[in-house]
Amino acid sequence: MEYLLGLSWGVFVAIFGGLVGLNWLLKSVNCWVYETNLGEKRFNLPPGDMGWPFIGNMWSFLRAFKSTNPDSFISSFVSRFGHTGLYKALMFGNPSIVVTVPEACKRVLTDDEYFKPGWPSSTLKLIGRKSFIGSITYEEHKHLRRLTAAAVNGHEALSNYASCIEEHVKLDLEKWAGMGQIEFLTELRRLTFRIIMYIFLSSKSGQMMEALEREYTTLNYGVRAMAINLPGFAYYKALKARINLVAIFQSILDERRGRMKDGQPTLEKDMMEALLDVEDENGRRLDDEEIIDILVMYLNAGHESSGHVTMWATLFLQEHPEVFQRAKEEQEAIVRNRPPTQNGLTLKEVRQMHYLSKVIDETLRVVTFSFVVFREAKADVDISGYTIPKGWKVLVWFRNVHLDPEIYPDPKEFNPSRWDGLTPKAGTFLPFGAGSRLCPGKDLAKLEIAIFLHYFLLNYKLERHNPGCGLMYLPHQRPKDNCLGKIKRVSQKPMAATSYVQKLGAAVKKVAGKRGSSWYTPHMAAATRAIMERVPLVDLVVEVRDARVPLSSEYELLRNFPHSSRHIILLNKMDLASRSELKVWRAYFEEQNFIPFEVNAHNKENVKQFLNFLQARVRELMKTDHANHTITVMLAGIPNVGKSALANALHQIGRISAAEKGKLKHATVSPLPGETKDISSLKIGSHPNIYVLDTPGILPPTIPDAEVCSKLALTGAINDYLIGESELAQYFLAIHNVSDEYKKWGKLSMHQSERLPGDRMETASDPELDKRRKQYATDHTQDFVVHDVRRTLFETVSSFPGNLEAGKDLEELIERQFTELQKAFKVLVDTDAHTKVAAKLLNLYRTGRLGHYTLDSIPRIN
Ligand code: HEM
Repeated sequence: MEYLLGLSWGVFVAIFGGLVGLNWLLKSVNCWVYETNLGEKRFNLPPGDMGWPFIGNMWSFLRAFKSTNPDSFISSFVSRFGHTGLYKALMFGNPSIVVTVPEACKRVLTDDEYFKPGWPSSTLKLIGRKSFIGSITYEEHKHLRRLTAAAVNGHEALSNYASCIEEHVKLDLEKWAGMGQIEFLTELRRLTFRIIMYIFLSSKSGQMMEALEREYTTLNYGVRAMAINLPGFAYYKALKARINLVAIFQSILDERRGRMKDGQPTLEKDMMEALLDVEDENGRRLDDEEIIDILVMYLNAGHESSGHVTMWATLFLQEHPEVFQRAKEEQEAIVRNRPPTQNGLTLKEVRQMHYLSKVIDETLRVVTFSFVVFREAKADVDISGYTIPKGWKVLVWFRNVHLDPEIYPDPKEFNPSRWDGLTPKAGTFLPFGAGSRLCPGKDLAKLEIAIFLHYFLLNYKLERHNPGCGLMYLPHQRPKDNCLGKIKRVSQKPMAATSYVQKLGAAVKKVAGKRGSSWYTPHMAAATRAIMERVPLVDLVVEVRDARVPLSSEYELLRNFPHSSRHIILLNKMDLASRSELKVWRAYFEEQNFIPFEVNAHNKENVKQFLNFLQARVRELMKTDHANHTITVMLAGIPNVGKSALANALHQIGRISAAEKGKLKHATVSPLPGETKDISSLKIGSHPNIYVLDTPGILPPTIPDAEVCSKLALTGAINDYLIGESELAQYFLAIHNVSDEYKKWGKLSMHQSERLPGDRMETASDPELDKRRKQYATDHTQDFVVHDVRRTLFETVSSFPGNLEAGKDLEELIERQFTELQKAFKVLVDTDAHTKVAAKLLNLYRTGRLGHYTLDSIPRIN
């Protein structure tokens, strides 16, 4: 028995010894293969281990990065060979030096004489050989970089993009809040991709965006996967995705080149156009492959990393309540200190986000999304006493620098306060690289992240559903590693008390049921038929909606027509809606594949812009249809959205002869809904002749949703007398009291004379004003009356002790406001006083003198 045990032990030792010996032999042979032709230099190589033939160190690298401890890859070098900071290895099929300490990293990144890009050939095949990481010369890189980086850098460029970023962020957060569980990273990538597409290709087509985004997702899995070009593998799929991307960019390029050849004006001023225009000193222009590779690279770099870092910053904030609270307070202070007339964030405010900037830097450090960059030695070069031989790759391992406990104590702890008063030493903080290849999009990326976090902190929270996933802050590699969770709105969106909505909704429904008193008059039934017959015959349909209720004012008759480039959504009365929300709605409609435009039909400049826009669409139409006939544009919509006013304005401004203007009659404009009874035609352009058809406003016979009824009534689509002015005014006050609009009038209360346009300074001894006050005491349109009304509203709301979310308290406040407003409007106390106050108040609201309100919210999906 003992003999048998001894024998099997001996066999085990022999096998084990054999394996160790074989391992040593294979590694030695591998080292010998790469080092033998270095001659004497090989004795000065850094220490390290080149792994087995062909495989090199890739096995341990991939194993570490698929485990929960990716840093075990570098720490195994440190434990075996000491803290030398440079290690030899065989990575991605090339003999390489891995550089892990600040001094050496900085030297490699900034020394262009000795180092050039050295990315693995598998990555180059995906990103493109003519991209910045490809085979272009040093001079070409410098030239193209100067040309392209300006578009994403500097104060002017960033100010231009800030509002675009803001509108996308607001729209998406609101949308996600209604979506239940989402793949957070997927959504963030879509968001950052849409932003970079606007900047680089001014693209607005939702379908094209989706197609490109899909291909980029596949491309990215391939960049991070093993380069196995066999069906079913991520790298194989990524190569296919690149072919598709190139085909899409090529078709855009062909179209633009075609347009240039025909001498047509440029429609876009974006990166593609800049690349098409550029000429070097010898008059050489970029060829298609160069332009496409630059775009493939920029669009990829410009959304992938920002999406990931935004995700991690949000997760860190959510997981560290004290950091969340401090960051939120900073954002609240920024909003509080904002001038009342300002809508949305400014770059100046973003620069004041000192704490948030530390949150972002700390996220960039802990996550180090670009954990390594690749260079190649152009000649033998000595660093820290070691030689890097010519032709060897250099892997600049940022991750190790950022997680070095000697530079950042407790390096894996997320602690934004570590940045208090800390200016990192050269080479110790490299999230965006350094030297001539420093990330050109770093300011844009930080701006995107800051704007996202600003709105997230103020209004939302993230509830994670798979908290264990991606615990080691690794770049996301597979779809199943996505962060799943729910975005929840925590702040109240201004909402009028439901009791008022219900009351008004019931009133609207009651009149809807009564024959003869309903808004659905017999002429509407006839007009509906006439309109439906004409829709297929006209060239363009402009669906006019009320910008204050972009959804509630939908024209139901068009709902079932497919979305097309012939269907324009025109948000009229833009001057009455919340300015910041207009942009969000525009983005929303674009995302739904509509063509949106905003206008104020009473503003000549606005109407001119809209006419130019219409004419551009007509030109497009004539090109694709080869149409050469008279163009007809139908204006359709619910009552009182301003179709007739717009038709007249277009006719007045349109380039047609004075004689024609004289001959044509105008559409009848009225502040009351339902005045237009027939379809009439007005000429708005010549060469080609363009006519608009003004159509009667149509509402469906019944409107089942009480809230929609109330909003339509308040904005004037339904006659006030059908509902009751008092009820409508109460509803307006309910909306006003829970909004922020009244806060703008705080200064009036303190007599600090925030003057309205045309207001006179109100002082105790202004005889002129006293005279006007006496003469026009009851004219509510006078500036001094509006002034008093605003002050009354501010004082009543701000001094009210109750809870405005409680229906009873809100009703009490509204009653009190009616009494106070009676004084402000100088309405005598009589039986009609309530109705008189209501009528005046509604008039001021509808002329935009009591603030700007958008009553609809972006719809929640599901
Ligand atoms: C948090 C987000 C981002 C991170 C962490 C990041 C990181 C980096 C790093 C480390 C490099 C240096 C690569 C090297 O040295 O070889 C780089 C280069 C680059 N980045 Fe970014 N980046 C981000 C966002 C962006 C954005 C938004 C854009 C586009 C607008 C962009 C475009 C580029 C380009 C074109 C290069 C190549 C520069 C060259 O070779 O000259 N990046 N990025």
